[in-house]
Parts: sequence; C-alpha cells; structure tokens
Amino acid sequence: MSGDGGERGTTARWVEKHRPLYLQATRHPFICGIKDGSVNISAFRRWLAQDYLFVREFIPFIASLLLKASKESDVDVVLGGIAALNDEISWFRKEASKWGISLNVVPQMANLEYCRFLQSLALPDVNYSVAMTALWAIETVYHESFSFCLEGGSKTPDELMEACCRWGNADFGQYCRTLRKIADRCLETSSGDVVSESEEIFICVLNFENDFWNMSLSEL
Ligand SMILES: Cc1ncc(CN)c(N)n1
Repeated sequence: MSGDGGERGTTARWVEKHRPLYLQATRHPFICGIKDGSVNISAFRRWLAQDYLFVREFIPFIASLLLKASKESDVDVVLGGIAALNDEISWFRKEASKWGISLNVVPQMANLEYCRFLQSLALPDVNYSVAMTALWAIETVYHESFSFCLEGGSKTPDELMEACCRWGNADFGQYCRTLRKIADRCLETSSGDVVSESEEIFICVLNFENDFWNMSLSEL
C-alpha cells in the first residue's frame, strides 16, 4: 500500500501500528462493494450528497493550513490542494446533476461530527504538525480506498469509475506522498506532546472516515 511505502517516517510507523483501524477505513465494505460491483447505488448517491457538504467544510480547514505554512514549498503544495478542491466542488455539482441528486441535503450525524472536528483543527492555535498530519491522513484514506477499486480484477461499475479515478489516480497519490513527507518532516522536529497529539488526530481521522462510510451504507 502506498500509505506506508518508502522511507520509514513517523507516519509510516503509525500506519503499521494502527493497521486494523487503517484497514477499516481504507477497505470498508462500501469501498469493497464498489470494487466487486455489489454496491447499492442508493448508498453511492447518499455518499455523494454528504461528501459534497464535507468538502465544503474541508476548504476552510485547508485555508487555515495555508496561513500556518511558513516554508514556500509547503505553501505551494497547500495552494495546489485548494485549487484541486475548487475542481472537486465543480465535479460534485456535475456528478449530482448527472445522477439527479439534490445537494441541498441535511448533513447526517457522522458528517456533522467530522465537520466539527475539521473546524476545531482550523483554529489558529492548532499546531501546524497536527493539522498537517490530519490533512495527510484525510487525503490518503480516500486515495487508498479509491485506488483499490481501480486495481486489476476489480468489477467497479462503469458509472462509478469517474469517482474512483478522481481520488485513485496516480497524481492524487503523488499529492498524498508529498503531504506525508511534509508531515514527517514537521513531526521530526516537533515536541513529544505534539507528536502524541498528532498520532491521536491520525486515529480520529481513521475513525471519522470509517463512520462516514458507515453513514453512506445506512438507510438513514
Ligand atoms: C469524508 C472525506 N474524506 C476525504 C476526502 C478527500 N478530500 C473527502 N472528499 N471526503
């Protein structure tokens, strides 16, 4: 898996240490259902509308990272992430109209709680290493999940391929590896308290992502 490949930084050690949670988030039944073609399309529709709301909350979080980034190269990477989100929002609107889905939906509890978590991470006093760890983890779970649906032998339905390619493609994988390198570099020089807090945040992200997939599978 690309999430733990390459040189062994702190984040790779955490992926190893929390492997069951990591797999729960990246090999969720919702994703496995897309990969083997058994996914219930109403679950996909629910996910699409809810994820649009999530992505809208994700923008201020990334913007907060832009304010905290001091290295020019980090600023460029985060700016690239913001530009990609602009594209992502347009994609959700286009996809929703293709499927005849209203994006004017009520956020479900798992989504609300995840968005609240994002808002708390966007506060000015949240350490850059902690917030960068969160960004890496959030994006990596999507890349690991959707790239799994593109692997050889997958029976991913044609109409879901666009969604899988959006986060499963090689460029997005490269973006995730760049985020991982930044997070690892920051963590190397962080205090023990900040490293512990970042690990907690990584675990929180894995749990929130799992809850988000569960929400997509649940009828209400
Ligand atoms: C819940 C969730 N997690 C991550 C991503 C990827 N930006 C997303 N769109 N939605």
